[in-house]
Amino acid sequence: MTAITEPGLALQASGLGKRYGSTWALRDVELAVPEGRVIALVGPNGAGKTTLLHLAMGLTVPTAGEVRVQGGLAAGSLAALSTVGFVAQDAALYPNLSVADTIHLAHNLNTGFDVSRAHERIAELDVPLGCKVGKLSGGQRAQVALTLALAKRPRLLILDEPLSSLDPLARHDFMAALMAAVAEDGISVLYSSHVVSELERVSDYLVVLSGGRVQLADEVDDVLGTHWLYTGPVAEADRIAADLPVLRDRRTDVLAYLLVRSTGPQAQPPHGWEATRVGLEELVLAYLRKPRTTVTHGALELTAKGTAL
Ligand SMILES: Nc1ncnc2c1ncn2[C@@H]1O[C@H](COP(=O)(O)OP(=O)(O)OP(=O)(O)O)[C@@H](O)[C@H]1O
Repeated sequence: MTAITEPGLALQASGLGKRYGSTWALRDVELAVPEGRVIALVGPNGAGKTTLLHLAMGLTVPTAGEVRVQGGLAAGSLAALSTVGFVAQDAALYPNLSVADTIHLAHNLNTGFDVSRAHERIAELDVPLGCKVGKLSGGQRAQVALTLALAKRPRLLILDEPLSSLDPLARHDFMAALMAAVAEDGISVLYSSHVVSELERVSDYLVVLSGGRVQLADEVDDVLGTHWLYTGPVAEADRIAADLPVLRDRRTDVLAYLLVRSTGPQAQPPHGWEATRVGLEELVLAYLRKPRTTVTHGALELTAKGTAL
C-alpha cells in the first residue's frame, strides 16, 4: 500500500478494508475518483456501500489501508469535515423539530453554514417553515436534508441511498435539485443507490461493489465505450467466446448475444458478427449477476476461483 495525497481527486482509497468481527465488509479497495464528478455507488444489499461512505466521512475507521477526500485530506479530519457534506440513509432528522428550528440547529452546529441559502431553498421548495419535520412527506424530508447539506457549502457531498424512500416523482425532483446544485457550485457528489435505471441520466462516474470488493470503477463514458453486445450465429459462439472477455452469454437456437468488455482493436466484432452499444443499466445488472468478476487494470478478471465467465 502506498500513501496517497494526489490533488484533484475527490475520493482516494488505497488498500482500504473494514472488518466487523471476522467478516470483511470491505476489502482491498483502490479508488481514484477525480473532482467534479457525480459518482454513483451501486451494489446489492450488504455489498459494503454504507461502510465505504462512512469510511469516507470518517464515521468509522479502516481496519486496513486509508481513504482520503478532496485532494488528499484524511477522511474525518477537521479539514475534511469542513469541506464534505453528508446526508445519511433515510435523511436522519429530528421529527419533533420544525423546519425553521432544524435550520437554526444546523446553523449553530456548523461553522460556515449559509442560513440564508437554506431559507431560500426551503422557500423555493414550498416547504412550510413551521411544519414539524416528522409531518413532512418523504420527498420533502429528503429535500430538507439536502438543503442542510448544501448550506454547508461542501465541495464533496456524500449521500447514502437518498432515493430509497421516494416515489418516482419525488426521486426526479430530488435528483433535479441535486444536479442544479452540482451545476451551480461545481461540487462532487458521491451517492449510493439501488435505482440503476437512473444512473445513466445522472451520473458520470460509476463504482460497482459486490461482496465488499470493487468490481468496476470508471468514468461512465469509458464504461459505455468499452462494452459491446456482439450478436452472431450460435454455431460460432463457443469459438468466439473462448477468445473474448465475455461478461454475459445468452443464446437462442440461432443467435448468440455476447456482452463483451472490449477495448482497442478488440472493439471490432468478429467477421460476420454485429456490435451494438449497451445501456448502463444493462451493464450494471450484468456485473451484479457476476459478483466475482472485476475489471482490474482495464481487463475482466475473476477475483476468486469460480465458474468461467
Ligand atoms: N456495525 C456493523 N457491525 C457488524 N457488521 C456490520 C456493521 N455494519 C455493516 N456490517 C456488515 O458489513 C457488510 C456491509 O454492510 P453495508 O451496510 O456497508 O452494506 P450496504 O451495501 O450499504 O447494504 P444495503 O444496500 O443493504 O444498505 C454487511 O455484511 C453488514 O452486515
